[in-house]
Amino acid sequence: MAIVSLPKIKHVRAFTVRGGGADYHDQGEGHWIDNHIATPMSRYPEYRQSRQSFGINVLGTLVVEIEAEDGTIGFAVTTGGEPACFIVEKHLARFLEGRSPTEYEKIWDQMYFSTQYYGRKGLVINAISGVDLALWDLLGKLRQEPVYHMLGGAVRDELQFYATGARPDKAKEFGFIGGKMPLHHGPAEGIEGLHKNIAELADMRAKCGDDFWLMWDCWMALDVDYATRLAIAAQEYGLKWIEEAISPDDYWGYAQLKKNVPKGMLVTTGEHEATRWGFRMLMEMDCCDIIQPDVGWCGGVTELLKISALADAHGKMVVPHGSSVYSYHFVITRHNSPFAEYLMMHPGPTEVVPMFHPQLIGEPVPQNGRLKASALDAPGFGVELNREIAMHRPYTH
Ligand SMILES: C[C@H](O)[C@H](O)[C@@H](O)[C@@H](O)C(=O)O
Ligand SMILES: [Mg+2]
Repeated sequence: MAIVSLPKIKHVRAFTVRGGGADYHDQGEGHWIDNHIATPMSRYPEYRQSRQSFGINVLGTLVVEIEAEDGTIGFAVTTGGEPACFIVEKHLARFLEGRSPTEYEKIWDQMYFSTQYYGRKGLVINAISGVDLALWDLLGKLRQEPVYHMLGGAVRDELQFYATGARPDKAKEFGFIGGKMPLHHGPAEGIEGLHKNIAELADMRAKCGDDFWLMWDCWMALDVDYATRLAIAAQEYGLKWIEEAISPDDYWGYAQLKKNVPKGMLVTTGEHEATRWGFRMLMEMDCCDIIQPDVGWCGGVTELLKISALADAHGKMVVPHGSSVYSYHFVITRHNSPFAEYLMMHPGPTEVVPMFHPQLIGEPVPQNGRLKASALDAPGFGVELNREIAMHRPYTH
């Protein structure tokens, strides 16, 4: 029987798109995700009410399209916008065009080490992730297989999700296994702000009952002392984990915070970390209990396979940040990823809407906080790009 040889890659194209989707902070007025959420910029009163005021949505979405010689197109979306388009078109495309899409290891290696002198984390790794995810989508479409089949198949029948948003009480109603709230007040608001945080937690604990998971997402806003005092005060309300409390660069601070928090409370981080080397640092310095790579920001699926195996060896759970279908196809195949995050993108949030709405046609939405593995049974990541949305290709090559 002849070996199947897939058509080679013909074109790589990069586009920008605005309005929600992969750059999910790019929302309209009055959305919970932009309402007085504590950040490292909260020390400046003018930037305290809105994260958009300091530019959290300045990049917008990067769409990567990879077209094979037979016309099949794989695509992916992530955060990156116009500068990421430049990196894809002017730098990364040369490592794909004319190659087989099966060479994703060599392609990843060349994308990473050719940009190492100006990349390694952040925007460049977002761009590499976008290309890698589009490559896996193309492979699945050419092989007529869902990505999760190519990653080893489902290790459980369904995915279960916790929900991120300002209304854990609604998340409980919708059947999610927990609710992660944005932290609203940081150190700049002093002890009054800390008491307001605790009052919000106490209110949600009263509404959600004793057993529902409640977590805080602190979006890099705190210092070790404030995070420690907050965690201790939150213990009586059963806070399950304190997430991304301090700067992603402060590995030493995370190691200290993990020692300081009350026994039984988990420390989590990783959504702004990248590559196997960054996560090796988090694990070897014992910074956290759960790592939370974003599949569109950490290096893509090819890199997440390495990160996840390293975490497994360290006995750490891997619960990817958001990432929509890119997370679902990964999590369903990993024993050390027992649940996934669902970012609630309705403005309330008082409804469950697709996470990357409106960019992905066919994007699966959890029912009762769960998704059957069979919901992922379509080629590639199982979604199509919503081409009704205005796309702009700022650069060519
Ligand atoms: C809710 C948080 O402030 C972020 O907006 C969120 O996207 C991220 O930190 C998360 O873990 O979902
Ligand atoms: Mg987070």
